[in-house]
Amino acid sequence: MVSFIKRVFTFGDKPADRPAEQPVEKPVEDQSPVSGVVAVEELPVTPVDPVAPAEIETAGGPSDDVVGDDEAVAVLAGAEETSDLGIVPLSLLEAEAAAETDGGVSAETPPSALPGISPTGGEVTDALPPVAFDEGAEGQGAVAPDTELSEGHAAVNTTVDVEQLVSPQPISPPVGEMSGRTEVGNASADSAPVLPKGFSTSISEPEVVAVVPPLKLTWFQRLRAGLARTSSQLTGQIAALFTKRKLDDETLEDLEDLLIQADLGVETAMRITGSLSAERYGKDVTGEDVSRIMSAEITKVLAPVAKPLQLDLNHKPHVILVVGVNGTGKTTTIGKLAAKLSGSGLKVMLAAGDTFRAAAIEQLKIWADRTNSEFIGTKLGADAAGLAYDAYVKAKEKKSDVLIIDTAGRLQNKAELMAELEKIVRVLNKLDPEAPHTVLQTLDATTGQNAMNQVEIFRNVAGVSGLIMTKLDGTARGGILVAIAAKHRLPVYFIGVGEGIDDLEPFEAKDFAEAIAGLTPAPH
Ligand SMILES: Nc1nc2c(ncn2[C@@H]2O[C@H](COP(=O)(O)OP(=O)(O)OP(=O)(O)O)[C@@H](O)[C@H]2O)c(=O)[nH]1
Repeated sequence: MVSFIKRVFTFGDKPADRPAEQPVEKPVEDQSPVSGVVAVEELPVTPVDPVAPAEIETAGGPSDDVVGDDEAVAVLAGAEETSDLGIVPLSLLEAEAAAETDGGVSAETPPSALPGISPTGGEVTDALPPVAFDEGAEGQGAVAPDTELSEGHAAVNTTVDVEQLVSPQPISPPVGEMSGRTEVGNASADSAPVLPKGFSTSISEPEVVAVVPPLKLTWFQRLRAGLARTSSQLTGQIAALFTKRKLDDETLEDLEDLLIQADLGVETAMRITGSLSAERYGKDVTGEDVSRIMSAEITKVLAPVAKPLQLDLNHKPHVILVVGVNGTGKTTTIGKLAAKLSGSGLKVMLAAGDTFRAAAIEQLKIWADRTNSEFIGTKLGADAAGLAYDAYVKAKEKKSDVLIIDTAGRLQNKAELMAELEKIVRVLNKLDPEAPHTVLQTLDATTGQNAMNQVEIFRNVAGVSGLIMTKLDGTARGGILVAIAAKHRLPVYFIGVGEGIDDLEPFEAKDFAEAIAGLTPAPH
């Protein structure tokens, strides 16, 4: 197990080192809810009730039918439509994917096939004690999922009944899709009536639409697609700047401005112009020259912060506190992390410490179900530190390996937020002097410079020990990660490039730098 954890959270291997994934379309029933998910909308959801109050489902570890993850082609769904904005056309990526597949290049090894993992089966354990959702909520006016508490936890008496909050409708894929064909129209040729002369009918032959199985893209292809807006904007402007111009002071200044506008930060911009000047001052320069130097300099800035998330499994549980501003992707990221951890055989518990919003509690419960993690929640408006305490005790009792605690994010209520987070940390500290062992902050790449300020604030409040940047897909502001790395020098563990369960990858400095610079990576 430890060797796998090293693999997952040390991530020494590069995606290209992984064994080939066969482009075989799997039958729908083989897709496990944990690893088979490409994107929520695409999932042929098994109609399970995701909400079973007062009951914890034990992390069962990887089930036998856990298969290699289908890479999220959905990330690229809009690529061709927006190719005029410079996004890498899907067709190009498909061609690359096909070429790699032909060449036998890699995809991920199914967790269950990895050395050191022993699936623990799917036992169901005892019911949750009252700290879980209040069973007496019926008829008390359960809160709508989007209900938010006003400042000061005014709605303390309100009880959340998750069952009432969530009533997911099982989504069955059209039969035609399951069999690889979609039939459009109801009438078949056989059932069309034979009309007398002089009449016509609008009933048409069923139109048969072939469903092309999604191509699998490598991680780098997905990363490049995600960062396409950032890189194409930047490289387009750079190419325009260096058309038939020798490198002089004025061009260097213009380039520096460009790089700063791309959120890369002054320090990195100066590194790039300095290096370019040393190499090519007075000579002709092409956009490719700049991209190459830019990639090398960005890699130098990012390499020291591209670190694996270290789990100290001497602590049971290893406590990960997740902080960040509202909507930066805390809950989604927790779900993605839980999928990786529980998929590798670790016992994971998720605690809904964002007690401000009913929807946040509900969302985390769904992620817990999807990832075979245990879940602990409390009433809307309850004390988040109290929940953290109960969660730790419960995780200890259940022998969970990892406890991940979600928190509320309210920048505008800074004082209240500070007090709440500090209290959570204090309470955990009493239970284990080293807890929380990891304080993760999620940052939304689309917010650009704002993300920089958020690190400043949360670092002081909660002692952030590492970062995860989300929403790098489709933003033109991916450069902010470089500026944050240069300024804060905090480890960046993972990056998020989509809403799907698999859209979280370990942060690799060189890959990221090459993607931003619009370079095609050398074969690994
Ligand atoms: N495109 C994209 N969307 C993401 C990513 N990560 C999260 N999201 C989406 O961002 C939105 C907010 O994510 P949440 O996980 O609810 O964020 P949160 O920080 O928990 O928000 P609060 O519960 O309001 O504090 C959701 O719609 C997510 O699906 C990502 O990497 N890419």
